[in-house]
Amino acid sequence: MQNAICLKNISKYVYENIQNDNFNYYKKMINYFSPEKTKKYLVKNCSINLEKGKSLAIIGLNGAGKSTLMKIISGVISQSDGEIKILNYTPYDRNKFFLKKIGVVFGHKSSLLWDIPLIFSLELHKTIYQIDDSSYQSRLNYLTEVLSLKECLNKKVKFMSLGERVKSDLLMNMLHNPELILLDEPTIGVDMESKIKIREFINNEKENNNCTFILTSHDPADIENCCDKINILAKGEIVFSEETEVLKNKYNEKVKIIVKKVDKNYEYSILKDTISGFIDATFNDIGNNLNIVFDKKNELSIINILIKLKITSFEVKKMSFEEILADKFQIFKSDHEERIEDE
Ligand SMILES: Nc1ncnc2c1ncn2[C@@H]1O[C@H](COP(=O)(O)OP(=O)(O)OP(=O)(O)O)[C@@H](O)[C@H]1O
Repeated sequence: MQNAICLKNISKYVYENIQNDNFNYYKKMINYFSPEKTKKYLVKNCSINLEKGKSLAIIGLNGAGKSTLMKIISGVISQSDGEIKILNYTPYDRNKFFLKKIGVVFGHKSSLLWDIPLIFSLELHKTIYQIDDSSYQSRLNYLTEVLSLKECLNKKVKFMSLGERVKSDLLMNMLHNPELILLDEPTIGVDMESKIKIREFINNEKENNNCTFILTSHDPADIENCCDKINILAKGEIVFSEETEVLKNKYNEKVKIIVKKVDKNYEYSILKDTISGFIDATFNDIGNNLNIVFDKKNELSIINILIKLKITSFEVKKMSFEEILADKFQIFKSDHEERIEDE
């Protein structure tokens, strides 16, 4: 199958002025006129391949570089290093045929005309993208129906709720029937019913229109319900890449035990040391709980350890998708901290 997205070792860096409070007056003066610079990577060595008709989630903590990567893919900014082909085009060339094939929605930034009713923004979009009357009308009918936006067509954008505005942005960017849609936090501020609608819509477009989606989201349900593949970005680097189903299946083999730290006199680090002495498990202290994640096959052994150590206040749980992702983040965070300590 043909790839819609090909990124090979993409990096983006900027040079930032070094601010050093320890500089003396003379050095500060020199630094003011001829500042020392340091190279800062926003995105580093990212390689992504995605087939047409598939959806990819790019997730990561705040500041990980997700939006920067989206901007490179959509051609808003250029990469500093590496090769990129999106639908066989170089995005930063901003070729008009390429631009007609993509739709971009930044959940936190609207491209609608603020002071006038939505329908005028849509008509302007129709003109810019040279959509013929009949395709425009049928697409508009379909999109307003699936996104429940009929009543908003004549509403001024400034009077819309956040959710209505995000859905309207999505509607406008889908009008020209793009082959690739980039969604940067498309469900931000959207109510539960609309979130489900947006997810259904994405799946429908994938299935029936062979649309390719890349989305960033902090909502695990978006990823679980409509992304075929997950890339985790940390400090600009892709630290994990996996098919969603494969990840879920791997974690079906995992169990979580939540130990409630009710005994104030007990040193819970003893428990950690005892378990990690011979079982591969990850530990996460959250408030008064100690979460332990491990392979199902070790469940009995761990319960035996708990009983031997006279710890009785615990519960055994299957992991939700949100917890699976949180666990992955935890692993990469500890790896990263270890790496920094080693350096
Ligand atoms: N033009 C720029 N110059 C300098 N630093 C920048 C520039 N653009 C982004 N950054 C920095 O690069 C890092 C990544 O930013 P980016 O917006 O891509 O993160 P993000 O993963 O989308 O975060 P969030 O989840 O908070 O939206 C941040 O630390 C940001 O401050």
